[in-house]
Amino acid sequence: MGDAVTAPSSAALLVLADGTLLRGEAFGAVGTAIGEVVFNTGMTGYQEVMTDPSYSGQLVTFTYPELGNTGINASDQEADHPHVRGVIARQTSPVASNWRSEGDLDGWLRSHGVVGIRGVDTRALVRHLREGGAINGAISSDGTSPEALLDQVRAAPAMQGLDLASVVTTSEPYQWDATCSADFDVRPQSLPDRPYRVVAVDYGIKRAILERLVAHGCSVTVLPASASLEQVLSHQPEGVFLSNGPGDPAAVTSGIALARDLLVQPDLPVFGICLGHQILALALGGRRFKLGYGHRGLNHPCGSPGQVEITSQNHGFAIEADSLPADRVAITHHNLNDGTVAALALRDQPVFGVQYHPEASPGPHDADHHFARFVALMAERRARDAR
Ligand SMILES: NC(=O)CC[C@H](N)C(=O)O
Repeated sequence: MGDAVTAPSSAALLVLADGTLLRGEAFGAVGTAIGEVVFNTGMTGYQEVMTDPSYSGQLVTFTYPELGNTGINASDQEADHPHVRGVIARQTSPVASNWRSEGDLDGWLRSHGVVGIRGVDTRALVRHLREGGAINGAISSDGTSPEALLDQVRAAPAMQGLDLASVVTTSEPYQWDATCSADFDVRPQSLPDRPYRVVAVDYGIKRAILERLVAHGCSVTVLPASASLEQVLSHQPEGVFLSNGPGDPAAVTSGIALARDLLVQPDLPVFGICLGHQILALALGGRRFKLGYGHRGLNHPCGSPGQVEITSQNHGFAIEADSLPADRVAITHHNLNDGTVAALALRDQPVFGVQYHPEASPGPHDADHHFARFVALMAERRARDAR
């Protein structure tokens, strides 16, 4: 990804590792971006998706047919800058029109060096990805030949084995005490006199998760992905949160070691979302596998007996149900589209993980109660300690 420049030509190529070549028009920055080609089916939230650190290293195909309509604003950022490596669109809007808009998508991507291609038949591309699985590819608008791009794509590392959490994590600890700034946010808030002290380990944490933790009554100290048990405990947490993040959970060895250590702390509430959920499962002796083309969208039904939540999802790996020790771990939710593990909880400890995104940014709010559940575990512990 190079510096922001205006496209000298509007041509762009999309080359997949299987030799597929699609032609389109350039938008965003001029350059070549190589990564895993995936797709997201959400009808809203392109800015949140593009800034979600879990998309680091990926070229995201949006099935929603037009991007950029509502522009870009400072409030919808999940991180300081886009993390997506490239954007694949059917069409982009020539105008950004929204009362919250502060900039346009094309200029914003250009200023952050993110390469885009538009004019692609995204429905055909998604059918191809659903049949063959997520695959490495290149978006290029700098004149590199298709043959050279194919060589570069085939030489690029596979997502399996990649530790990307250590790339996107914070370098320094920081404190977070803000809720969502939008005045139209009607989700419940419960701000206690004495907020719950939470340490969140940052493997690529989304801002909306921090905001929902605070809205449910937490005061959050965020630590880098390399945090040790001693560093976590030095903040005297009443609960520990393991964040979402990019890459292969099996490669996040420091996180798995930390989760193992946390699991032997007596009575310590631990909550993991997405990568954090996968890290918890691996620490419990579980195994992860790569999904064919992943779950990325806003309408994935997940269920527990008698209750279904429509959930926001973004993951390429999942946990093998049979690999979890059934005497210790209950699978509390399944993804109702394909039956994969969607959430787990320890039978005898205040520890649980959710594969989907209760912060719903973007997406439905059905799963917000998982934050309240984490806080309830901390409240129970406080009450026990006070006795
Ligand atoms: N959103 C996330 O935390 C993603 C987790 C992991 N990188 C996966 O693709 O499965």
